[in-house]
Amino acid sequence: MIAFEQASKSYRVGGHEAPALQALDLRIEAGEVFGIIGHSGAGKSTLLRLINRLESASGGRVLVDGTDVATLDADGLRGLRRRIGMIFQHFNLLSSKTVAANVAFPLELAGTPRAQVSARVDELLARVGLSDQAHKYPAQLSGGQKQRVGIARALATGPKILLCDEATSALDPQTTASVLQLLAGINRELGLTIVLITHEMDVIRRVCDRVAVLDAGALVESGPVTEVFLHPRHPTTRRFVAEAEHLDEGELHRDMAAVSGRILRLTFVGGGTYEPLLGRVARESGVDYNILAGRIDRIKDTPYGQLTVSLVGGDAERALAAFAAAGVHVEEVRR
Ligand SMILES: Nc1ncnc2c1ncn2[C@@H]1O[C@H](COP(=O)(O)OP(=O)(O)OP(=O)(O)O)[C@@H](O)[C@H]1O
Repeated sequence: MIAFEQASKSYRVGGHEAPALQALDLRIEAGEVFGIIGHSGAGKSTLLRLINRLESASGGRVLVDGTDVATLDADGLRGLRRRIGMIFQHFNLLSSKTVAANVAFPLELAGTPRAQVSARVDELLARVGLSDQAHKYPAQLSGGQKQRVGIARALATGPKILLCDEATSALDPQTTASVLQLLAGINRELGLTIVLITHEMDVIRRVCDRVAVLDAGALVESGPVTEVFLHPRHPTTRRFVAEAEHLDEGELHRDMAAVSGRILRLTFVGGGTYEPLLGRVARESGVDYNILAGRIDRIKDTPYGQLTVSLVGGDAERALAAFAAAGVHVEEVRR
């Protein structure tokens, strides 16, 4: 478990303290995939680097499994960093070493007996799907393959926590999807806690269980991804979601102005997403409906649907009650 207790950070710049993170409280539970989203400069990297004490908190405390990381001596810090792997946007591989030697490096630093190193490297390369690339150099690999080497290297010492610093930001969408799938499998099969930072809501949607939104050094919203993604409250969160949904708010408002009736945003989560509810409600309540916008997708493993519809005629109250009774979240956009 990772806990931030009123943890803050400021950097000394040009003789004065520039705040990067305001005092914040946050708990990340063991075994979850936790996402931190924010724009450039919001403080994401700073927050991540407080966990393995690459940065030290200026105020408050950061606890990893109950230990305040500020109290660790050099030995304790080495132990902490062995339990926390990290991967980076630009991979940070050693260009003069082969794939196998990159993965072996942290094992050698940790004093692993030579005889065990090569078996462990083979096992790690198999896990990330690179068994046949062991003797290549980083320059001979694609971005996705480089990140897989980064992941194998981060897992070498058997950490319990994996920190991902914009790990997919330099990758194309298809490669991003496959690296995120790999991370999800590592979380599921090895039970690792994963903390990832990103500026893309889509990354959060695909792999995270919970999310925290940072804005100018402040924690402005956090919760389960199903909650934050489907019902964002803070304007910054709303913008991230609209971006991920490729939603043009201006266009939607023009469409809304062109139709009559009440306008609702219906959110279906879980199995109900696939039920033929709209037709049944329309028949029973006598309303006509018009779909203005909609999407059916998944948040990690949970299917969801979100539809913006206008209702005309019939018994609208009865329709609203029927949606609610079916477990659909109803938000009235226009009465
Ligand atoms: N070593 C440093 N010295 C001085 N200021 C820093 C340092 N590192 C970060 N900052 C400042 O702290 C603030 C937060 O930076 P941070 O890198 O944590 O944000 P971020 O959300 O990770 O941004 P990005 O996505 O661009 O990496 C920024 O204003 C940044 O300029």
